Amino acid sequence: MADAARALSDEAEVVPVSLGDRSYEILIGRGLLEQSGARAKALGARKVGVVTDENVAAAHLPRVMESLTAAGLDASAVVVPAGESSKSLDRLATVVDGLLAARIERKDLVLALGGGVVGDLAGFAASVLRRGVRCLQAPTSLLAQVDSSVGGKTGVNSRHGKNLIGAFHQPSLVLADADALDTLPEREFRAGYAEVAKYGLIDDPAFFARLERNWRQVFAGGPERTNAIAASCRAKAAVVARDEHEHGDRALLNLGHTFGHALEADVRYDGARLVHGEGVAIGMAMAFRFSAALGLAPEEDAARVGAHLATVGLPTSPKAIPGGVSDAATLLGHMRQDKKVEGGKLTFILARGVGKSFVARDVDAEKVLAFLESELA
Ligand SMILES: NC(=O)c1ccc[n+]([C@@H]2O[C@H](COP(=O)([O-])OP(=O)(O)OC[C@H]3O[C@@H](n4cnc5c(N)ncnc54)[C@H](O)[C@@H]3O)[C@@H](O)[C@H]2O)c1
Ligand SMILES: O=C(O)C(=O)C[C@@H](O)[C@H](O)[C@H](O)COP(=O)(O)O
Ligand SMILES: [Zn+2]
Repeated sequence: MADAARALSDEAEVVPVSLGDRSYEILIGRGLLEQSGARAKALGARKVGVVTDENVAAAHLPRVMESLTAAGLDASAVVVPAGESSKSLDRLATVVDGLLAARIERKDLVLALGGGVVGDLAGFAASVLRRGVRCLQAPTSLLAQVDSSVGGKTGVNSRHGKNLIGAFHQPSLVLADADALDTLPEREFRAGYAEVAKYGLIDDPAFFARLERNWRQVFAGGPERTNAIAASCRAKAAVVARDEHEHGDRALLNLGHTFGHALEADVRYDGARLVHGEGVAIGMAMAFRFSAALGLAPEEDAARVGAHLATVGLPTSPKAIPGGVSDAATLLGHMRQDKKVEGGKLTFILARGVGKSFVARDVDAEKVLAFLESELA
């Protein structure tokens, strides 16, 4: 890191993501968006193309643009509609067109300012723009700060399923500004919390127990929230460092997602009915109930997971989705498009208990169908 950038980091917590010549840092702290100009300049950019959504633009774009111009950078912005429907090929084309119109060059930067939708969309745009431009992720939702801004998965949805079109494109820097969360709606904070709890459920039972004790402080803000964000980033960085392209272990980060993505596809990405984090909460509760039904996990652990998610106000059953969902066979059909499918066989992240998740390949589709039927009855 250059000296000027290092001086700026003094106040921020720094989590390294070790990926050889694609290594980068996640900075977590207050006032980081005001430093985006100096940070982008330290990365050697001359122009910065900001991609954001309408809600985040209203709350945070002015201070980012000011910071970029104050640093002497040529800054432009592409603003997309808020919500999951912006993760589409049509919207990707608009974003790429806007970045090209601004003449963002190969050594410049795309700055993704927003939640996971903007991060995935802008990251993918950066990966294809002039065959690859660097991306600075500035996550503004809890979910994006603890998960989507880290690890390089980028992409958009298809009518065939969630995130089916995309690329791995690691960011050059992640700026997780704690101040940004002050304007995040409560429902979205809660949804992001599901991905925080996920790290405990995967392999860190002490972290999950701490969340059970201290979740109110995480929601309230302050050191316990910063601790939860940093712990989540460290957990994700460790998995990504050992399996960047999901040949093995990284699939653990998909806990709850085989069910959750099927539910999101089933409601056609209608965020009024279900947002990603809520789908993950339902999916994780289902993964534990499925594990218990298969005799892998104790029933008490499945109940404990559901109880904690419900305590913070997250949904834990597909029956909680407003308007209901399709039948078991249709949901199974969505799952057959999951990216973890191998040779037509379903892969799930199952668990032997809290903090004891594992990748289960070749899961019997008949057992999944029977489980889904019981969940919808
Ligand atoms: N790439 C990955 O590794 C990864 C990981 C997890 C999730 N995801 C993806 O992330 C997406 C979900 O991300 P999300 O939950 O952040 O959703 P989102 O990007 O839609 O943001 C949620 C809502 O909050 C608003 N918002 C965001 N930050 C705000 C702020 N600071 N102030 C006011 N409003 C704000 C947004 O405008 C939006 O309406 C999904 O598409 C999911 O597939 C990707
Ligand atoms: O980073 C990962 O790997 C994850 O699985 C994190 C998930 O929370 C995230 O939702 C991711 O986008 C899902 O990946 P996908 O490969 O199933 O689309
Ligand atoms: Zn997720």
